[in-house]
Amino acid sequence: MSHPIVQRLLDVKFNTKKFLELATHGGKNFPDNEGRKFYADHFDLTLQASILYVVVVFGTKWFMRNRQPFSLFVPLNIWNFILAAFSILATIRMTPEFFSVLTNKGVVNSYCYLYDFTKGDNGYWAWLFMASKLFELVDTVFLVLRKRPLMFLHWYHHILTLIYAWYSHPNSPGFNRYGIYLNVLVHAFMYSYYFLRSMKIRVPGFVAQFITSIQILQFIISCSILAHIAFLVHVQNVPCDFDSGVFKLATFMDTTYLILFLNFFFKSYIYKGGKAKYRSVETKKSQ
Ligand SMILES: CC(C)(COP(=O)(O)OP(=O)(O)OC[C@H]1O[C@@H](n2cnc3c(N)ncnc32)[C@H](O)[C@@H]1OP(=O)(O)O)[C@@H](O)C(=O)NCCC(=O)NCCSC(=O)CC(=O)O
Repeated sequence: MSHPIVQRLLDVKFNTKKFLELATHGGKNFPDNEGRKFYADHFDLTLQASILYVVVVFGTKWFMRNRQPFSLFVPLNIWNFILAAFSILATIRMTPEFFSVLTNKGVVNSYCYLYDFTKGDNGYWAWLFMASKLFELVDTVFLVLRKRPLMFLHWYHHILTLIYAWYSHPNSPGFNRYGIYLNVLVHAFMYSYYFLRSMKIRVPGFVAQFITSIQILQFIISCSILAHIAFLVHVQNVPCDFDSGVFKLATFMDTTYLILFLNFFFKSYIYKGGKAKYRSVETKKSQ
């Protein structure tokens, strides 16, 4: 008899029919409760996928150590194009809800209360966003097969975001409106940049710097919101839509991302004049 935790990790279940039904449902009368239940029922899959991901990524990195990198020009471009298009579309579809809540309910209420964030068209796109976090793990497989540098920031971010996404959605707090909307917006820029890079199009160094800056800004906003919610809930006793487990994980996640991205910014653009790959584009252009 194996340990109950080992048994839980080996018991892989995925309701493909339900997944496809929800993923292709569209926003009209999107079944919010079924959508939340899907992630609650499949939480273990995030842990199982994360373990498999670590084994596959580091196994492939080791396997590739004495081999030539794959080019993967066509599949990587298709991949980045799909993720860029998805992020742009999701931003467009989620913009009306975000700004209507912001203007009609006010800034503080927009992160304190969920309102209809997980319902209708917005709910459908929020649900797809959570699903996309599982597929984004594929990014790293491309990195290791192409023998690009694999940063701790990258694989830590991909694992923790997936776990947070599927853990939080069944009890979605009001502040997920910001986490999700800001992230699709930032990813619209980020995957468009990755698409241009994988198309071997030269992108000026300041574009990468701009994207890292908006990534950092998104984590500063998230951390500030979480700090204010802690004050509202614990000091002023305001009944925000809020789950303590989700709140703790969000605080841990956003704080660590902020630290890692500040470190990335410093190493890429400031320390010793920044990484050569960002400098070279600008230098070549100015010559
Ligand atoms: C400007 C950035 C967006 C990307 O910076 P870099 O391009 O320098 O990243 P890097 O040093 O890891 O280099 C990775 C190399 O692989 C290429 N590449 C192409 N497609 C890719 C893809 N889908 N995912 C990851 N890398 C990809 C890049 O163009 C680059 O090639 P080349 O060297 O030829 O240019 C930066 O701000 C950033 O996020 N860096 C952290 C690395 C990372 O993995 N980020 C994504 C997950 S974090 C995230 O998503 C945060 C968030 O939620 O907002």
